[in-house]
Parts: sequence; structure tokens; C-alpha cells
Amino acid sequence: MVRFNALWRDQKGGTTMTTILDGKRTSNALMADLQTEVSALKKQGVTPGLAVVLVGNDPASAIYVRNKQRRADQLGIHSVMRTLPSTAMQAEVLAVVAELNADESIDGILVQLPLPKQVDPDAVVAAINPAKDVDGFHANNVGRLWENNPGVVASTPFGIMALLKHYGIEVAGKRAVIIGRSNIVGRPMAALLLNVDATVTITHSKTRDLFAVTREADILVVAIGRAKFVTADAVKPGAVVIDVGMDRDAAGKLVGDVDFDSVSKVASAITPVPGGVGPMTIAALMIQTVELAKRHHHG
Ligand SMILES: NC(=O)C1=CN([C@@H]2O[C@H](COP(=O)(O)OP(=O)(O)OC[C@H]3O[C@@H](n4cnc5c(N)ncnc54)[C@H](OP(=O)(O)O)[C@@H]3O)[C@@H](O)[C@H]2O)C=CC1
Ligand SMILES: Nc1nc(=O)c2c([nH]1)NC[C@@H]1CN(c3ccc(C(=O)N[C@@H](CCC(=O)O)C(=O)O)cc3)C=[N+]21
Repeated sequence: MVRFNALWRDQKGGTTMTTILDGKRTSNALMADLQTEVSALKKQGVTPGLAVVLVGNDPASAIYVRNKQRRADQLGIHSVMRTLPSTAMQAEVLAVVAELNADESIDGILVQLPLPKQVDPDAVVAAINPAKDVDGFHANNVGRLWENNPGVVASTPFGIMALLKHYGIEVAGKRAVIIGRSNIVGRPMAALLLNVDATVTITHSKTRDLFAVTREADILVVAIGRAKFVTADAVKPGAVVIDVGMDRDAAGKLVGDVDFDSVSKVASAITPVPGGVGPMTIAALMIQTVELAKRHHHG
């Protein structure tokens, strides 16, 4: 069921309900379907295997690691965690990746980003077997995405696309604006939206008059890493607003990059934090781990 909260005023001055895009509920629904698939695979003697490599102590990574472990356990996905200290050298990280590449019980490998500064993320990502690259970060998989060929894609953008689809939000022909150009969110998000015929603009810290650009958006995806950065004056009335941020406010509470209270009054649909993009990212990771396991065992 669609949940509503505020009323927003449309361009003709009428009032309309705002849809809260509930990532938690949507994720639970997708995981119920995936459970059937995992159970069927297990009957054939195949247990999907996921390995997570965590180096150091990034706070957003800590949340991610905890929640995906819980979901993997629930589904019966074999999940292993390799933790290295923040002082680990690049060679140690590469050695762990090599070991997981060779491990037959592992279908998907995910290296948590960011990595400590002495470790080059490009070198680590390049070392992952592209067939086990469940995050879709390897250049082979990034290339396939931009060529609009099927393959694994970054979990967060994949999860966002699944959420839009679940709520029946049309993308073709729409103006999509993304704030942020990271390899893990902004860039793959742009490619996925482009592949379904949105007109896409990517903005970043050097963008001039940022809010003039974001006000053009029918679909606005925000992945910056600054608490409540996007306020109502950045948003066109009726826009769909997707908040990727995992930030802390002054009181230490988990909040997004979007000021939910003001923006939910102008948006037609908006994701909350928590309970929006985060759970969809986990769902996407589980779906793609199972997909890789199927490819691995059945070709
Ligand atoms: N819910 C989830 O599943 C996930 C949540 N996250 C969260 O999303 C947020 C973003 O993550 P990530 O993409 O990895 O972050 P990065 O730090 O890698 O990228 C941030 C981007 O935001 C841009 N930016 C920074 N400040 C501004 C500004 N003032 N105006 C416009 N653009 C700006 C940067 O621009 P420039 O390139 O010019 O520096 C950069 O492109 C974080 O809070 C992170 O924790 C991340 C991944 C998954
Ligand atoms: N290689 C890599 N891939 C990533 O996708 C990746 C990463 N590294 N590094 C860190 C960021 C961050 N990230 C999150 C995913 C889910 C939640 C999540 O579950 N959020 C819940 C939080 C609920 C709670 O408080 O527990 C929610 O929003 O509802 C958070 C953060 C993925 N990232």
C-alpha cells in the first residue's frame, strides 16, 4: 500500500498527497520473492555465497555491514566477512581479494568503500574477478552498464530503480538530475536512468547555481553526504525526490541529504531516511548475489 503524509500544492494551486516511497516495505516484498528462489537453489545443492571486505571503520559502512549480514542470514545466503584494520596495507587487501576470487563457495565479492587513504580503490576493484563483482564496480561491468548491456550494477542505483518501478513511477522522457558523481552512486545512477530514457544531468561540487539546475528535475537523486543539504527551494513542485544520504545531524541522529520536513511539502514522492534507499540497497545486493550464484553454477 502507498503511504501518504503531507499535502503539496501543484502548479494549478490545487493540493495533492505526497507519497512516501517506503524502501523497507518494498525491500521486504522483494525479499519474500527472493526467498523462494534461494530455497529452490538450495534444493539443487547451490548456496549463494557473499563475501564482504571491510577495511577500517567508515560509519556508513558499519550500518551497511550490520544490515546486510542480518538479511543474508534470514535468506540463508552464505555470508562471510573479512575485516582488516584501518592501517592495513594495499597488499594485504589484494591478498584477501585474491583468496576470495579463488574460493568456490563465494559467488559475490564486495569491498566496502571508502578505503583508508593508503589503499588505492581502483587497484582493489580491478583485482576483483569481474564475474564475482557483485557491486558492479569493475571496469568491465561499468563499461557494460554504459553500453546498456545486461550485467551486475551498483546496488544503490539498482535499488533505487527497483523502488521507482515498485511505485509505478514513469522515467522515460523525464528530466532526472543527480547531485553527486561518485562511482558507487551518482555515475551508475545516471547510466541506469539514461538506459530507461530519462534526460539526465549530473551535478557536483563545481556546479554553478546548483538549485537552479535541480529545480528542473522531475526526478531528483541526492547523493552528497551532507545532512539536510537539499531544501524545498531546490525542488520543483511535484518532483520525485530520492535521498541517498546517510548522515548524522547535530544530535547524532541518522538523517539524509534532503531536509525531509520542508521537501516533503513540495515533492509528489520522497524517500525517508532511514527506511528509504538503505533497505533497497541491501535488497539489490541480495538479488544480485543470487543472480551471480545462478550464473556461476548454471552458466
Ligand atoms: N543508502 C545507501 O545505500 C548509500 C548511502 N550512501 C551515502 O550517500 C552519500 C554520498 O555517498 P557517495 O556517493 O559515496 O559520496 P562521495 O563523497 O563519494 O561523493 C559525494 C558527491 O557529492 C558532491 N558534492 C559534495 N558537496 C557538494 C555540494 N556542496 N554541492 C554539490 N555537490 C556536492 C561531490 O562533488 P565532487 O565530485 O565535485 O567532489 C561528490 O560528487 C553519503 O552520505 C553516503 O554515506 C552511499 C552509498 C550507499
Ligand atoms: N562497496 C560499497 N558498496 C556500497 O553500496 C556501500 C559501500 N561500499 N560503503 C558504504 C555505503 C553506505 N551503504 C549503505 C547501505 C545501506 C544502509 C542501510 O541499511 N540503511 C538503513 C539504516 C537503518 C539503521 O539505522 O540500521 C536505512 O536507511 O534504513 C546504509 C548504508 C552502502 N554503501
